[in-house]
Amino acid sequence: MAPPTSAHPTMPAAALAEEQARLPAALAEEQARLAAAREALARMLDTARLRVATGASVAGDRYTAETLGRMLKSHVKELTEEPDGPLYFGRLWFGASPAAGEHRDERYYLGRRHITDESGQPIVIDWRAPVSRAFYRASTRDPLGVRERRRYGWTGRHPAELTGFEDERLDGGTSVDVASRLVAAEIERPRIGPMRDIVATIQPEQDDLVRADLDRSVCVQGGPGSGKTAVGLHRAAYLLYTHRRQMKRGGVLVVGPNPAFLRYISAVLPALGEVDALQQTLAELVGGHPVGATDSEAAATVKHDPRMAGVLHRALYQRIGEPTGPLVVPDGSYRWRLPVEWLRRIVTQVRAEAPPYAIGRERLRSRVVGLLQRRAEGRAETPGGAWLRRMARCRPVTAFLDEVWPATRPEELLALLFGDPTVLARASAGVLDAEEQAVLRWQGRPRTARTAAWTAADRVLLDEVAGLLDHPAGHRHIVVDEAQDLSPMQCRAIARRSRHGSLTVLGDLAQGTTPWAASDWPDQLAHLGQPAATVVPLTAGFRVPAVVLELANRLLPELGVRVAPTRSVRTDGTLRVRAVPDLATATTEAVGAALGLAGSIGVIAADTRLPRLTEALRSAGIAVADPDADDEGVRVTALPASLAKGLEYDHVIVVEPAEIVEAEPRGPHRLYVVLTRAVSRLDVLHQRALPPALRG
Ligand SMILES: Nc1ncnc2c1ncn2[C@@H]1O[C@H](COP(=O)(O)OP(=O)(O)OP(=O)(O)O)[C@@H](O)[C@H]1O
Repeated sequence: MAPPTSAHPTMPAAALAEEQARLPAALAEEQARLAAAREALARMLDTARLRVATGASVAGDRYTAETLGRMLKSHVKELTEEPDGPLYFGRLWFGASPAAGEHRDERYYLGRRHITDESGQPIVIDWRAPVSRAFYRASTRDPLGVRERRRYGWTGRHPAELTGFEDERLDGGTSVDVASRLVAAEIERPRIGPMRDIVATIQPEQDDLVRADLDRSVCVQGGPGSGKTAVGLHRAAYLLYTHRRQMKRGGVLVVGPNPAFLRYISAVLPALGEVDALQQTLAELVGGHPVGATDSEAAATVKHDPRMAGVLHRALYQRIGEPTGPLVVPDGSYRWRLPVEWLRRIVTQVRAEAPPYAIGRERLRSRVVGLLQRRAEGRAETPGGAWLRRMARCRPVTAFLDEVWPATRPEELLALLFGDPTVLARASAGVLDAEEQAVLRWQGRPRTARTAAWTAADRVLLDEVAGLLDHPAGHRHIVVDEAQDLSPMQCRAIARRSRHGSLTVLGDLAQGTTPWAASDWPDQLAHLGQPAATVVPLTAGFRVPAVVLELANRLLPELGVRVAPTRSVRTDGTLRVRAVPDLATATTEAVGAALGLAGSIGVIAADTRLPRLTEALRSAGIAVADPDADDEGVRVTALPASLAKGLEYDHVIVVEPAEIVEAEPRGPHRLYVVLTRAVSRLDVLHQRALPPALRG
């Protein structure tokens, strides 16, 4: 183990000398501790493996055996993933003040999960345990009973070795908190591969969000690189740990903007020991048919408008008819007769109860059967279960339901709405004007529910109708990333799935790039079904260096949203803006130079330019990863501007900003996203004039 780094950066000389003298002893202690922790983990692993081997035979039935087997296997997998990784990142040493409470004079090592010794005594405590909170929250101003906080540095190699530690004395009575070098190094560490967790360096304002109550919905408005995604994922891990039992039903769902983003974040939750959280794009969430057609801009705009919810609701409920005559049901030698007024009354009752449509139909069926039963009882008969079931399924009752409350599928309803102008006009009267109705109508060849090719927006509408027919299965908690980009109708798809749950909504109004992007949070939160969620701003930027952020922030005034500019916590990093004679050549040279430094490299250009650049790079012999493929180990990724959201690279090369702005109506927002992907270095290459805000 390398010698520990010195302690307090501002320590007076005498104290420093004393500290240096203490180091060898502290070092030996740390080494012994690490060895014990490794041994304990190895033992836990052996026990878990043994359980996998015997689990199936000791479990009573096949289902239990399978569940147990799966659980144990995932436990083994979790443990195996880190036997020689950094086992802990910090230590809390409580003092003797009353604030220390039951932890008086105790020392706790904090890591990604619990490690216990043979007798079950904790050696490492999970970062999510209540006592760990003080690690993130304690300060010299409010030490929370903590005497000293220690942070460990580890090598990135396997087995990970301790490279040093850093102590902060918190109960010294001074009121200055000194920035930690280890925290700064962690934040500035080059990025390679997928996103990683931040358990060692969660900041107090992030911790507040991570540990918010399960039932509290929060919305995080945070600038680029302020840690929104990190906070959302750590909150998911925290909730799964703290409310294990409640989370069993429905669990946690993380919704992200596209598959490339989900791949990028996919390793974080498993690294935190959580393998069961579902991670989906919105398209996967609404599921259903493959997208087989594209909407015009005008049609997409209407289809994503919240008024469509009312139109679909009306279209569906306009299918319900008035009973027009009595219902006669033959039953052996009898014919039961239900008068039309009775039928009208039960239809009105069920409508007023407003159940989901498909449930309403079944409820009406059982009310009809109830009336038939009354009739039978009037004849001194006591009908049994078999009779009731027969009545419920008999042809006249079903025919009555088909006429008055017809069964329907989402595809049928939408085909009816888009295919039949009269149905559309009736459902949207007073809501959509003639022009809006016209863009919704299918043109050309008649289509049916079977032959229709559905668009991406149609799938959201089909999901809305499915939600009117019956409630979808919900989740206990949903983390929604890039939430500013969701249309009201997409928001409703999420709201439907969290009717009995809570949300963590993450987004940045300045990064809204869809035609329906939100311009304020209250409306968006109302569409998401959580109008009372609190909006919490995060304004410290952990990704983008100050020089780079300063350039990107110049675009803010023209983005038409009111958000606070992000302030970078990073003073490192470089920015180079260069006019070049040939973009492909300059890009190849810039990538060549970047390959000489550590970390990942992202080349970002307007979608239409990118293929040419990729080709130029490949013909220069540079391996280039495709964001849609799993090209692990390839350092250079060519990324269309439209896919850059949420991702980050150590070195970013942005090619021809003017083209990125011109490529779409919300081009300036897109450029803002693109310029804020760099962790350490940003090169901006341009042949044409830069957009005005970036000049000068
Ligand atoms: N407390 C922290 N300590 C260390 N690194 C952090 C911390 N918070 C965030 N980061 C890092 O900063 C980077 C940006 O975080 P993240 O992607 O969560 O930000 P974001 O707000 O979602 O950004 P964007 O809006 O641009 O997608 C990540 O590499 C993340 O690991």
